[in-house]
Amino acid sequence: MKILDVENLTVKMMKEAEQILVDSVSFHIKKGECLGLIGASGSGKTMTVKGILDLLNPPFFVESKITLNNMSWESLKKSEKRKIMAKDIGIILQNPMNAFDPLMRIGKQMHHYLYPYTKLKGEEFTNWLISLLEEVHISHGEDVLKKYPHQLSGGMLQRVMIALSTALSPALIIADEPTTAIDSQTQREILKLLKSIKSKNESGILMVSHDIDAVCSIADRIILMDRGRIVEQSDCVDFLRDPKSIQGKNLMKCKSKLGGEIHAFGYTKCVG
Ligand SMILES: Nc1ncnc2c1ncn2[C@@H]1O[C@H](COP(=O)(O)OP(=O)(O)OP(=O)(O)O)[C@@H](O)[C@H]1O
Repeated sequence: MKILDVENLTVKMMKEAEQILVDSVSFHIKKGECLGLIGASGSGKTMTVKGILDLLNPPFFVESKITLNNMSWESLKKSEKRKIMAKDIGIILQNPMNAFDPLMRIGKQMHHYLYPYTKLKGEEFTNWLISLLEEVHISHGEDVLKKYPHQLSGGMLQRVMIALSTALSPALIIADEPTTAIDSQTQREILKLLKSIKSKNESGILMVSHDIDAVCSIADRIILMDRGRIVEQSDCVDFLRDPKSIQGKNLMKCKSKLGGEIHAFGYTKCVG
């Protein structure tokens, strides 16, 4: 069953002249499947995600036919989309430090996002929050709930964000560069965590990244974007073994030149 079906997504910028930033992009994600969206800086990954989520305002204009969990997305009003997004789409962002309110304790922020969607009250609700933190391998959850964001490391905050965005078992999880802003040891732990969520959950995952190794450690398929277009859609294993597009071949060449690892800077410097 398809969780997300995107047909001909086009994002235009109308200023003095019309500029096409994303050009007729089509893809789908099935239940329990992870799709990796990769490409050099400026290739249109973020615009694709923002276009899907209806987060763009003039001078940007979006045309598309999107079906989310069997619902026709374009027929909904922005306010209806916001409600669905809060419950059915979990979003994990690149820089967890910017995603939290610095002046509010973690527990209060979790309460703010999750309380409207559960019948749990008082101690039961707090125990649920602690169990969510345990699932992302935060064992001293009670203390973490009392802390402010700056009192936690980037990796811990990323785990809290993963706990928040997966708490309501969303149909779709969008992870936008989820391991970019953290050290390599924590990166591995976060990827392991996402992998376990993928196998446990029925959610579809869209993982956006420059890092082909990180993507292919969880994704089943990848799409490679270049200048607003999809230039290759492939099974991860096939892509790593034998990319078909020029951009895919360059990316893999770049990977071997950079000693097997491609991250944001290296990829963009080499390919972009
Ligand atoms: N606010 C903006 N105003 C004008 N053009 C923009 C804006 N944001 C993005 N663009 C342009 O849209 C195109 C796609 O950008 P996008 O941010 O989607 O790339 P990306 O692949 O996500 O890059 P990165 O990996 O660096 O985040 C680029 O040509 C970019 O310059």
